[in-house]
Amino acid sequence: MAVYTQVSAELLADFLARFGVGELVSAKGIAEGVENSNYLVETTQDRFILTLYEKRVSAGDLPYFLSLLDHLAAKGLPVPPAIKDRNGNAIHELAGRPACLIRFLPGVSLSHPTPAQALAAGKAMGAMHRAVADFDGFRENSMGIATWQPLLDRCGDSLNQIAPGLHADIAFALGDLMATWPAQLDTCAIHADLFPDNVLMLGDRVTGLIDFYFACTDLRLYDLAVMHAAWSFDATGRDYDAAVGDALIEGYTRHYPLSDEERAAFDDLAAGACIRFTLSRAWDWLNTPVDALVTRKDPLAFWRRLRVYKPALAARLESLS
Ligand SMILES: Nc1ncnc2c1ncn2[C@@H]1O[C@H](COP(=O)(O)OP(=O)(O)O)[C@@H](O)[C@H]1O
Ligand SMILES: N[C@@H](CCOP(=O)(O)O)C(=O)O
Repeated sequence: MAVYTQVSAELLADFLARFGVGELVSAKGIAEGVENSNYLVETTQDRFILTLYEKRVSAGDLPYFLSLLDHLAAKGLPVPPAIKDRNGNAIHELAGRPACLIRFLPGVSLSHPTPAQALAAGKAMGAMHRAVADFDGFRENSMGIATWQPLLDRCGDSLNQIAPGLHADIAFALGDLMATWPAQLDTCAIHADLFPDNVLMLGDRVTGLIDFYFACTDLRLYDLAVMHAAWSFDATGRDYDAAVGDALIEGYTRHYPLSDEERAAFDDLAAGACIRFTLSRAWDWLNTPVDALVTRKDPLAFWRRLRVYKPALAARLESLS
């Protein structure tokens, strides 16, 4: 469930009046998602997504996210720009939260992508990276490699409640990775969280890339590595689907062929993605009450993926034995 902030019909009708998008017909809270409150809003003219930004998205970052979306939409990418009101403003306040009215995109997010769908999604990421070549916005990755050790320290020994030895094992894997992290590879604006639930599809066609709220400037290939780690495994992280993983890379290379150096670095980048999502999920796991409305995501599902990207290292870890 992801409706943290309730918006009354009266408040919403007043809000919509700022935009000239027709009269309110209906508004339904959207259960999917974890970060923000989202409503599907229907007016006499169209459908929209109303997003109220909760504590994890800082209002100061919204201009970056929205200018990136505008840039990509102007280049024909299937992303949802925010609608501007009659005064040209896209960022508003509603029910005490920063809020945007966002273009509705058709499609559904997949639970079990096929190789054909992965090929299309990989192509979409390649097209997105081509399209940001002349985007000059900058945002530091708030979940980048420099933040992993501090987050590990904040999680502390409580990690061992999730799996015996997990704290020491992550520290060891991170130390190993820091020594070989390919920081010299090129950077650009990346999505940084392009999981299957953030790609809308109809059949084998990508109809939407959504949820840009981790977007930032970081290694271009790290974006593909995050996607590869997110898409190519079952929900437990035990079963690797090489056909899906290969199709993602194949699709991406239609826009951006990978150099030998990039191919050699790919497993390190994907191992980084495993550590990043293990840590963020572990933090949430340890700090979200069991009876909270949000479903906690299993940190070990990402940790287990390390077995595919770093088999020799994984074999030495107590928490993966
Ligand atoms: N522009 C959009 N068009 C259509 N559906 C959307 C759009 N944006 C979000 N959604 C729907 O809302 C859900 C949650 O959105 P998301 O941005 O992933 O939330 P959160 O940031 O809370 O994780 C998505 O899974 C999708 O079903
Ligand atoms: N994709 C991350 C969590 C971020 O949630 P999102 O709904 O904003 O994509 C994970 O699965 O750990």
